[in-house]
Amino acid sequence: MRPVGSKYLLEEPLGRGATGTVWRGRQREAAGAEAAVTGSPGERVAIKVLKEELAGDPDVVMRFLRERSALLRLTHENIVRTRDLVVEGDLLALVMDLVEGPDLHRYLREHGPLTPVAAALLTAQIADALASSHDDGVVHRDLKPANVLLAEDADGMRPMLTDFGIARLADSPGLTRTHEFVGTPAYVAPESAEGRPQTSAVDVYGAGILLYEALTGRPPFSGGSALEVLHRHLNEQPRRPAGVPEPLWTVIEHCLRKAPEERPGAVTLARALRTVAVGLAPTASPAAYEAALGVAALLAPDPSPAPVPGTTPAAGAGDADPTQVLPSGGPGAGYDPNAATTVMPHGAPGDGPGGGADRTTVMPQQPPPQQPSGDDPHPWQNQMRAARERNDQTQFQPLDPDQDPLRRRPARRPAAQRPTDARPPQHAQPPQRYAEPPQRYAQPAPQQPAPAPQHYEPQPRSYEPQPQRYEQRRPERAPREPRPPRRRSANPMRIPGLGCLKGCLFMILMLVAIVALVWNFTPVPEWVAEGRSFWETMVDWFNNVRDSVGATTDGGTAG
Ligand SMILES: Nc1ncnc2c1ncn2[C@@H]1O[C@H](COP(=O)(O)OP(=O)(O)OP(=O)(O)O)[C@@H](O)[C@H]1O
Repeated sequence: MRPVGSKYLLEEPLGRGATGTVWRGRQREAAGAEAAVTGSPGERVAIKVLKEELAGDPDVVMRFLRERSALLRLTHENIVRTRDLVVEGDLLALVMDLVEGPDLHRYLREHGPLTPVAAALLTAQIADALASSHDDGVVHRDLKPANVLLAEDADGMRPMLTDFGIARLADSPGLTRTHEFVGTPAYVAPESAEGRPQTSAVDVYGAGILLYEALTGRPPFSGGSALEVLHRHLNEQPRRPAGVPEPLWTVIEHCLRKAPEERPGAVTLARALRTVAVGLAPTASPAAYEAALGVAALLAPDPSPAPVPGTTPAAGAGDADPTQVLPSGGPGAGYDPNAATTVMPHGAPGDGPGGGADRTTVMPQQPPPQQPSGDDPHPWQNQMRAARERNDQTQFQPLDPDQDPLRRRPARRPAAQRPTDARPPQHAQPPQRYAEPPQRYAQPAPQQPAPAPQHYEPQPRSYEPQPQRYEQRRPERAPREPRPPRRRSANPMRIPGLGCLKGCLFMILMLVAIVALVWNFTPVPEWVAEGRSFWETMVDWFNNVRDSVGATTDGGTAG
């Protein structure tokens, strides 16, 4: 176990993404008042340790510290709570609530698409989370199924949005100076792809893609290369797949509008999705069904989307240098639309002078970041010092390198090995959640005056309860015995170079012993006394040997 700050321990890796590695961890001691959750010793947490290149970037560190309060403030039942931010030397880490359960990407891969009602209700909760964060001025910018964790609670599976602020931290001037950008092409909004100003509408676009994927198992735009995917986001209208009910398609179509100002806000989206879910339920009244069909009327464009600071025209029309999403390879380069957030090269048109600096994100209520000038220390240095002082009680225990989790390369663990909750699976029957059996979509809603138009085919769904997944519970890990203190040299004074000196003395002793043996048991002293050269001595010696052998051989033949 490796300490992180003075309060946390890393135990084992849960998975690795483009921006860092998430570890299962444990609270060592209660955190200070600066943490959002003080916690208690032994409490389990998840810790995202940001990649070295992010942690080593002064602008990321500055933003990390500056946005600390915004990130710690985000609390919602559908947002994974950030409990604390840790800065320790070159290590930056976010301490989060540990969510036991798969992420949506893995869930869809393993169990297939959700039913329409389940998909609508799940996306409605994501929209609730977005509405809350947009209200706080925080835009996620990397919404995708891999960032939705499915927590199990008494009501079933609860989607929880994670990785808030990470895209924003990673979108750093420092990183863009080194030609990198963090984003995920399959989920990127057209305005982000084009480097236009961004608002909370990018998250609504992401929610539309997520809903599409929840219903069909794949995102609407894919291709052989990142460039192709981005091109399709910009120029192609998505097609309605078979099996997607008309009201849900109406919602998706509004979310995926190319023009961000035509998209609904997150609050509106959540309301519309719930209307659709009620209307599509098998017990729906005709009025509810009609309301679902008329959902377009609910999807009014968001009049005041939350801006993404640093990408808005207010940041300076000419010098705003917003996020660029550009392909890492040319057309034809291999591209996995479901891959984790991709780090992509930067340097597109618009990457003009000063662009990098302008990319620094500033919360509206906060002063703009100061750029380092001349001999002045970079503004992050003072903040780093303060943060280090906060963590300076950290004590490093001597650790066997093989045991150091930071040295081992973590790998995503297969689902079967992940510890799960002991409770029986609840997700099969959540209250108005994802438990709709597939067949209910095969029939029109009851009490309808006339059979409802069959706008979609019943689709075989694999969203069946699968209790065995949650029964394979790994036994609780017993806390490790404290390691016995390492045995040190008898000499408590550690004299530098002493080990080397010992080696030299040993070698000298060995040489002396060899010389003594040679002197006493070989004719070397005679040769020295006769004053003959080494070469003559060797030739004589070989002649003698040859003569002796020859004499022995001749004697044997004569005999
Ligand atoms: N709070 C958490 N509790 C439990 N598991 C988590 C938590 N946060 C993330 N994970 C798991 O850790 C793994 C890695 O998470 P991470 O966010 O780094 O992945 P990612 O979304 O693919 O990364 P990125 O967005 O940086 O590409 C995921 O499999 C996720 O399920």
